[in-house]
Amino acid sequence: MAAADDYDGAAALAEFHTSRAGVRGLVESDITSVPRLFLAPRPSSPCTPPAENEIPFAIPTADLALPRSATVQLVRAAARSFGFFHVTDHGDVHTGTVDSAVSAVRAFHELPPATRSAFYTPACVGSVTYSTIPIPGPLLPWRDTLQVRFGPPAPDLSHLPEACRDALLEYQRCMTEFGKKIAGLLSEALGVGAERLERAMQVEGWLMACHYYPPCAEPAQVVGSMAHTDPSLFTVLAQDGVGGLQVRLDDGRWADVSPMPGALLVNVGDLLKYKSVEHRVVIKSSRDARVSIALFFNPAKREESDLFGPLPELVTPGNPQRYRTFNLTEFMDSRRKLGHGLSSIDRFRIAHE
Ligand SMILES: O=C(O)CCC(=O)C(=O)O
Ligand SMILES: [Fe+2]
Repeated sequence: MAAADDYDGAAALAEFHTSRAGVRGLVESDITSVPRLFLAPRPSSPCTPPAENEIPFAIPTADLALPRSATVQLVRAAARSFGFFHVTDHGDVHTGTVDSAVSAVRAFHELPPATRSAFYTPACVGSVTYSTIPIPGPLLPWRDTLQVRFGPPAPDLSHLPEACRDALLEYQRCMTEFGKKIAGLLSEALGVGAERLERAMQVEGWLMACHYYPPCAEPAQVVGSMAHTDPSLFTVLAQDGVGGLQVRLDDGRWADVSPMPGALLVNVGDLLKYKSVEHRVVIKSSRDARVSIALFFNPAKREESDLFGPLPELVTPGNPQRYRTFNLTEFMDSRRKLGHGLSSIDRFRIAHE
């Protein structure tokens, strides 16, 4: 056997976590090549690295300053066709609040290793974790994440690193209002009245994933975020100007979602009756680290007995139920078994002739 086959992935992973410095730590240590733990298998992996078939693409934009009916129409079209849209002129979420949160996340991830390693955990347990979260493969993404669970139960926010605590709490506060606004628009666009979705969701974003994608000298070798859909109602994403997010189009090609200064990006998750679209992040830069903050808005009820299905008023003979009802445990089990792509939700699809 060749020496390469003696490779012990579990030992390499344990050693990586022991450093408690994340991928950023590798870059700081001036590695000369990408460690095997991060090398994406090819060619058919769900984490396929960047290919030639990526195309630039204009994500639809919903301008909140337009008359309400025009915005609702834009949101309806965007949510149905792409499942992703930019939101501009979002009034009470000041661009400064978003920029401060993104800068604070960068500041945390760029703290000296000895300071940030105090927060590092190999697994995401508890309400505040800093980790390089493995993805199926087993593989590590070229990404470190500070993850905050906003409950319930309410987290102990004293665990939030001081470098980003105030900025993230202010961001979360503004995003609660923004999330209600988006829920109102999506709800009205479904034709069920502006309050319907807000009543069914936890209005505060539930999970905040503050990602840091270090630069990589061999970007085509690594995965930033694997191809996936989000297990949320919807997700709000703030990103800096580096770029790397891509969505999968109906024809299978990957399209770049170029950052739009001052805009927030909304994407529909698996639990909403629109189009949940696969997306991924590729590493674009060998020089600049990319920062993004994904805030997941989830359903309010998450017990075994809480079933997800279409709103009853939307099911008609001409618009039959397309997915059977399921509870959150079934759904998360499906994601664990079938991966984080579309097949995990397709499993609940009802066959109609
Ligand atoms: O970093 C990004 O742009 C996307 C992250 C993402 O898709 C996620 O956290 O679900
Ligand atoms: Fe996502």
